[in-house]
Amino acid sequence: MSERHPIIAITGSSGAGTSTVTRTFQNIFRREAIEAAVIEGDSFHRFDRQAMKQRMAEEEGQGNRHFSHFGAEGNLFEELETLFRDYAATGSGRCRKYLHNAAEAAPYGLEPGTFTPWEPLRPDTDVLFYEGLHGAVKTDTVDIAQYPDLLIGVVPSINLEWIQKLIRDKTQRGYSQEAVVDTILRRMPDYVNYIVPQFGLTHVNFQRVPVVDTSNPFIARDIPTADESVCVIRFAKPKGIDFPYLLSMIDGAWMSRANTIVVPGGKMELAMQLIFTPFIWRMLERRRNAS
Ligand SMILES: Nc1ncnc2c1ncn2[C@@H]1O[C@H](COP(=O)(O)OP(=O)(O)OP(=O)(O)O)[C@@H](O)[C@H]1O
Ligand SMILES: O=C(CO)[C@H](O)[C@H](O)COP(=O)(O)O
Repeated sequence: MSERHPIIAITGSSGAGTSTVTRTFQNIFRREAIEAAVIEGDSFHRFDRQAMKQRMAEEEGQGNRHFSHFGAEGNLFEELETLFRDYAATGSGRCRKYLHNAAEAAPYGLEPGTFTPWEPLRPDTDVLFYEGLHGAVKTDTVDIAQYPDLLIGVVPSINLEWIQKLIRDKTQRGYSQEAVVDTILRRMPDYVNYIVPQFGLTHVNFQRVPVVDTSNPFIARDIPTADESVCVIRFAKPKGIDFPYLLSMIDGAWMSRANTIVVPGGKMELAMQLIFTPFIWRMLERRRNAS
């Protein structure tokens, strides 16, 4: 936690929708004239695509079919923890980008599946914004979750998450159905051990739940639309959350538990704006007072 150099982290599995939620935050930052250093979690993978393939083959040769991008060995958890610690203390740190496809790689003149070089963050940002797989990881050796001032979990119900991943990876990243299913299976132990525990440490979770049949996510042709889903929003510490205000502003919202509000799928972005804009105002006020 840092008054001078706050951190916001959006954490979720692959295909959960963290990049989509990031766009909502970028709109809030633009409206409120906030300079954010945006970090993509994939930058902290340990290996580029080629080296990862090779390492997975070596592991498989030794009988391990579960070496994955979700776990500790596939990622630089220590470096991510260092970035959060340095930013919270001094507002500085270093980052890079993982280039998923040709469109992302072209501006850098690099190959898809590689990293840009590490570079220092630009100086004088108001907030560090992390979006990725591991913003709330806590293991025996690292505690990344201790640093963010706001930790948000993006967690669709698992069938929806898989539909989103399958359709995105096939249409935008050029993978076959079999390759995506293989990745989902490979990652399952790390999903349970590294991804899921984070949602017990987050401050707020957004869980989109479809209200159409997704029983076989592997044959779904479309992602359920906003009208075909609801979003369950759960606050770890509901004290100070103005639920009556949210209920009055969000048409169709209702409380399912004392710390949980349910909104229609199409209102998820509005709910994020109403919940997080005042939070960001307070965060910036504390930053001004601490300078
Ligand atoms: N609220 C939503 N409604 C409909 N579709 C969504 C929603 N959120 C995400 N999606 C879709 O799901 C797919 C995955 O979303 P996104 O790219 O944001 O995931 P991600 O968590 O950033 O994944 P990765 O970490 O693998 O990059 C995209 O096709 C996106 O359009
Ligand atoms: O999990 C992911 C994102 O969260 C990706 O699968 C990961 O970044 C590796 O990408 P690719 O398989 O395209 O090399």
